Amino acid sequence: MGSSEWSHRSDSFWSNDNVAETGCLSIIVLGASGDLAKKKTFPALFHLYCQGFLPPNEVHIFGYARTKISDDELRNRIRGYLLGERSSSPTEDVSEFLKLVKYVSGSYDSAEGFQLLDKEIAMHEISKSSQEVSSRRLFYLALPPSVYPSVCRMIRKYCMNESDLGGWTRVVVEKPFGKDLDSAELLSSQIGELFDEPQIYRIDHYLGKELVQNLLVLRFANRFFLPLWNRDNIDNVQIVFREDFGTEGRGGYFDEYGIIRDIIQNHLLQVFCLVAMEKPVSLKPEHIRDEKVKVLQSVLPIKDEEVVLGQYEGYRDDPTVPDYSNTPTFATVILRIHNERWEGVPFILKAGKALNSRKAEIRVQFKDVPGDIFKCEKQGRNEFVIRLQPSEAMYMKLTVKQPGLEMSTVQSELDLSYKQRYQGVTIPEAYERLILDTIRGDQQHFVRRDELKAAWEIFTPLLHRIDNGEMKPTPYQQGSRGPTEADELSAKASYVQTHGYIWALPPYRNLL
Ligand SMILES: NC(=O)C1=CN([C@@H]2O[C@H](COP(=O)(O)OP(=O)(O)OC[C@H]3O[C@@H](n4cnc5c(N)ncnc54)[C@H](OP(=O)(O)O)[C@@H]3O)[C@@H](O)[C@H]2O)C=CC1
Ligand SMILES: O=C1O[C@H](COP(=O)(O)O)[C@@H](O)[C@H](O)[C@H]1O
Repeated sequence: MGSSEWSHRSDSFWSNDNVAETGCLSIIVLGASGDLAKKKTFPALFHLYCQGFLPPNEVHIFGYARTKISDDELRNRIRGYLLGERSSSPTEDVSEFLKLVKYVSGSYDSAEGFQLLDKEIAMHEISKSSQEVSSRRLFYLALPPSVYPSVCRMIRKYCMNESDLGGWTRVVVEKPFGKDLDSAELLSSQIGELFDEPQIYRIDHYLGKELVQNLLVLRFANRFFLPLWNRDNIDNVQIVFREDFGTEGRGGYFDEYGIIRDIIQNHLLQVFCLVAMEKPVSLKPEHIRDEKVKVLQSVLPIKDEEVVLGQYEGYRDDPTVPDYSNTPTFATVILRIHNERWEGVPFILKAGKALNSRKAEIRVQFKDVPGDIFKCEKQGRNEFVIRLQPSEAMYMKLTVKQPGLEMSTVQSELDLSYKQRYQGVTIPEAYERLILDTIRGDQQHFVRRDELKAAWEIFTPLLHRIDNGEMKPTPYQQGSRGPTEADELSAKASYVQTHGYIWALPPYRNLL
């Protein structure tokens, strides 16, 4: 039986009470001249188009930015990024998709540009239907957060969907949403005065990753995890992000934010929520987000001695980075949850740039077996590892009898490697999934305002101490594991590294 025959996708599982909508859909990418737009937003739209989610008789895509370029110049800028690694789409699809893309140039704070944009959108809406139908307008802010308030004001004033026949206006905002608790709250209230919460989609692309989306299913649809997922059995949890390249052309942006704001406060904390939260009442977005808020509010203040900061050597050579920069490019931070399930279990959040590998994973390490009769603790503990990227996988490290005549033990694994198990299945890009959710009106995988506030509450005191120079990063070599103090901190938090065992993709999986 093929895996598709086993799959079960009930309506109640996925539905969010929204009915399929029709009518004109205008997707407006603000900041269309930028890095995110060309690398992520337009390619995601292209893949949605290829899969039939953006029917050409309903959809038009507008790029908007200050740069003065023509429609064709924008198309030429993005063309090369559309196919990416997924070469299965024919090149005719690229040309057909690009015909849907138009460009409007204007500033982010003047009426003129937005009035012109509104006119173009309205013309498209009229051209796509002979009669008045509902209109849907999705504004994607691929822009620095400093311009969000003025852009939102302009959209509110000049570009709202005005059809009496239904439809909607939604805005998608990128991270980093604020720099600390106060600035995030200010930004939230500025945007909150203009749009209702159901219209605002705070995107965190880690929530669109396949194995992050799998966390709820894994935890709450599998009987054997339920009794184990607590302080009685789990010793520590690591949530790790590593990149094997530095800030590369984004030094100016990065130096203002640093690794905690860039990765930990959002991407890793979202993963943390899904690993640690209680079971939601249902899969309704509000039920899930209620549980995420609760677990965030149960996090204890971070202790200085449970933080290690690092900065890679050569980071300050970037001309856009100040010579005296105190910005961490690496951090390990231990979070502790004050509740019945997790009291005493350290959650080790680690992120770094310019390290020795690129990967993101969750590592749940179990306690030692009490009264061990095999004397096998030294070989390593049970671990459940969820590899988010690259090569999505889940594996469970466990002790087995060494095959052969002797009674000895060895570390092995139960392994679910996606490329092997789901051959021929294309895993969608995170942005593709999330943009589709915004069109469908599903906020489950987006960050709610109170969730964001709770997230900033956790990190703001630490961030202020770093900003004030009270805590300094330790230099580390590019291509290393980061500062040695980070491994020492993990060991102090009772993480036991398994020496001499490395999970590998077995050779028969030459598909990889
Ligand atoms: N790039 C990435 O990989 C990721 C980015 N993000 C977030 O997405 C958003 C956009 O990122 P990215 O595309 O890299 O940013 P860019 O620096 O490329 O900026 C996007 C566009 O915004 C305009 N712009 C840039 N700086 C300013 C400014 N100071 N004032 C007004 N307009 C400005 C420029 O367009 P023009 O001058 O033509 O108007 C630029 O092309 C940011 O919030 C970022 O944090 C999130 C995840 C990953
Ligand atoms: O948001 C960001 O994410 C990327 C890493 O994303 P990934 O999907 O490739 O893991 C990171 O490089 C960037 O600094 C950060 O802003």
